This record gives sequence, structure tokens and C-alpha cells, in this order.
Amino acid sequence: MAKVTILGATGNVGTFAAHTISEIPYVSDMLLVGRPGREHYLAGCCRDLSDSFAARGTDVRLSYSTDLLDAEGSDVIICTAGVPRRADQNRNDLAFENAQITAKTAETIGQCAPDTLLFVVTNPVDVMTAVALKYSGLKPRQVFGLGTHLDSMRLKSLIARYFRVHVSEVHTRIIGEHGDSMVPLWSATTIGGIRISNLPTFSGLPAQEMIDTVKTSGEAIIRDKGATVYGPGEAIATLVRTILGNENRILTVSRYIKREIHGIGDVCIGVPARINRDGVFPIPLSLEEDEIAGFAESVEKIRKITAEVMERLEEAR
Ligand SMILES: NC(=O)c1ccc[n+]([C@@H]2O[C@H](COP(=O)([O-])OP(=O)(O)OC[C@H]3O[C@@H](n4cnc5c(N)ncnc54)[C@H](O)[C@@H]3O)[C@@H](O)[C@H]2O)c1
Ligand SMILES: O=C(O)C[C@H](O)C(=O)O
Repeated sequence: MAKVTILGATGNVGTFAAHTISEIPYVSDMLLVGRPGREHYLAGCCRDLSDSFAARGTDVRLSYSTDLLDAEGSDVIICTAGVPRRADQNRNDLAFENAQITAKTAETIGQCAPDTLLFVVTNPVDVMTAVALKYSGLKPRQVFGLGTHLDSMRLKSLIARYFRVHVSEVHTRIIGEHGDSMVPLWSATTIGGIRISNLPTFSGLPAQEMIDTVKTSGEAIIRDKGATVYGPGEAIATLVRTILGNENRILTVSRYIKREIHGIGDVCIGVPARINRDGVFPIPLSLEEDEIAGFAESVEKIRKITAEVMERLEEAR
């Protein structure tokens, strides 16, 4: 059985993630961590969630704290702490502000929970994963971000609708930045195990329109309802279930890569990875020419932003 800790637990994503994670059968303890001053809100969240556990028949020990040191002994720590963007902002606009929060948090986690897996959700997620890796001092297999998993799910849903098939029949991936330079892997997209390009209706597929929709999904949802919650919350639970169930599923998450993909790397970015109780392990891949070029561009973009953020963090210390 496992202890899961959620940071930023008073926020939109943190609160809903607590609900989705509580459904995972391997979770015995859940700790909600918020900022000092938010004790009443945290207590209210715990009571409300406990009611839902009773109604559902879930047996999870739930507690809250404003002291991150209580995360000691966690198997997985999920970091949703930080500012979200407004609809008129790019995720990268949040980089330095959230890096300061993530660096401080990661340092404490490295000291109090050296064996944990640290799961970063805070945006820009690829850059925050690099910050968390550096400042926690944890091993690369222990630190990962939500990356392009949610983007891959968004594309999967659009493809299922276009081909009028059940969403579970579609396998697809987006790699690279969780942002404008993301790269869809049409070469790795199948329906019912059949490569998508071998299907008769493939020629009419509005591929560019679909990827543009995925790129602007977060922004559109934020404009309409203020925050993306259900998509990220379920995506977070999928990853936690994969870890705690030692499932060895291949999901597309942000992870430090050296040069596993066509020699491109030295950055934290969305890549397919095998995920189990020991952490996250990137899968070496063979891509098509245009996919390699797109990925290389995305890596360069994230490497530059990451380097700038790291430099500013060091200056600010
Ligand atoms: N990677 C993804 O796919 C994805 C999806 C959704 C949201 N996000 C990101 O997750 C983060 C949280 O989003 P949200 O909608 O829940 O935001 P929110 O404003 O509802 O919640 C933010 C949480 O962070 C905490 N927080 C803010 N500043 C802090 C600080 N200085 N120190 C400690 N804690 C602090 C708040 O108290 C709150 O609990 C944002 O950065 C958002 O962009 C990422
Ligand atoms: O778009 C955002 O800012 C939130 C998140 O990254 C998302 O894609 O839902």
C-alpha cells in the first residue's frame, strides 16, 4: 500500500486530483499539502473528500498539512503548486515565478523523501521537471512531469471521433514540449492495431486542424471556465495508478533524456517512457524525418528556456 502526497492541494487541479487518486486501490494514505494560512480550506477539503469516500466505499487515510516535511515516507509526491496562466498568457510566461516555487519545494523533498517519485504538474511542465530534478537531487528515473500525456489523450479523442471508433481503439502519441512546439507522431498512431495511414479515410484526416485544436485546448478551456481540471486530474490518476500498480505501461511524460531519441536530448521533455514502481524509463525511438526535425526544434526551444530559468534561479539565490 502507498502514501501519496499532493502539493498545491487547495488548487483546482490538486483538489480534483485528490479525488481521482483516492479511487486507486493501492493508495492507503493521502496527504494534502497547502500553504500556511490555508488550514481551514484544507480541513474542509478533507471532510468533503471523506464524505465522498464513505459514499463510494473507499478506505484511504486522509490528512492535511502546511508543512512539506510531512511528505516524508511518500511513495509519490505530486506537485501542482504554482500559478496557472490566464487565457491570454503562454505557459512559458509562468516559468520563472513557478521555478522559484518548484526549486524550493524540490529541495525540501530531496531531503525529507529521498526515495519518492516526484511527479510535476506545474507549468511550464518540461522546464519545471528540469528544475525539480536539479534542486531535489533525486535520480532522473524518480522525477517526471505530466508532459504531453494530456495532449496525447486530447488527440486520441479527436481521432476516435473522426473515425467513429471507441477511444480505447486509438493509440497515438504527441512528444516534445507541452506547448506550441509539440510534435504528433502519426507514424505511431494506430486504430485497432492498424496503422492510421493504412485506413481508407486517412487521406481526408484534418491532421493540422486536429493538432491546432490540441495546442489550443488548455487556453480554450481556461477562457471558458477558468481552469483545466478534469482532463489533468484523470491524467494524473492514470500515471499514479501505472506507478503503484507496477504496470509498465508506455505513456508520454516529461523526463530527462540524454540522447535516447536520434541522439537528441540533454533536456527534460515529453517522450514515451515505461512507467513502473521504480519510476520512469525513456524508450529509445525511431522516428520519421519530419518528426525528428520537429522534435529537435522542440528540444532546442525547451533547452533554451530551461537554461535561462536555471541561470535566473542561481542569480536570485
Ligand atoms: N501539465 C499540465 O498538463 C497541467 C494541467 C493543468 C494545470 N497545470 C498547472 O498546474 C498548476 C496549478 O494549476 P491550478 O489550476 O490548480 O491553479 P490554482 O491557482 O487553482 O492552484 C494553485 C495551487 O498552488 C498553490 N500555490 C500558489 N503559489 C504558491 C507558492 N508560492 N508556494 C506554494 N504553493 C503555491 C496555491 O495555494 C494552490 O494550492 C499551474 O501551474 C497550471 O498551469 C498543468
Ligand atoms: O493550458 C494550461 O495552461 C493548463 C494545462 O497545461 C493544460 O494543457 O490543460
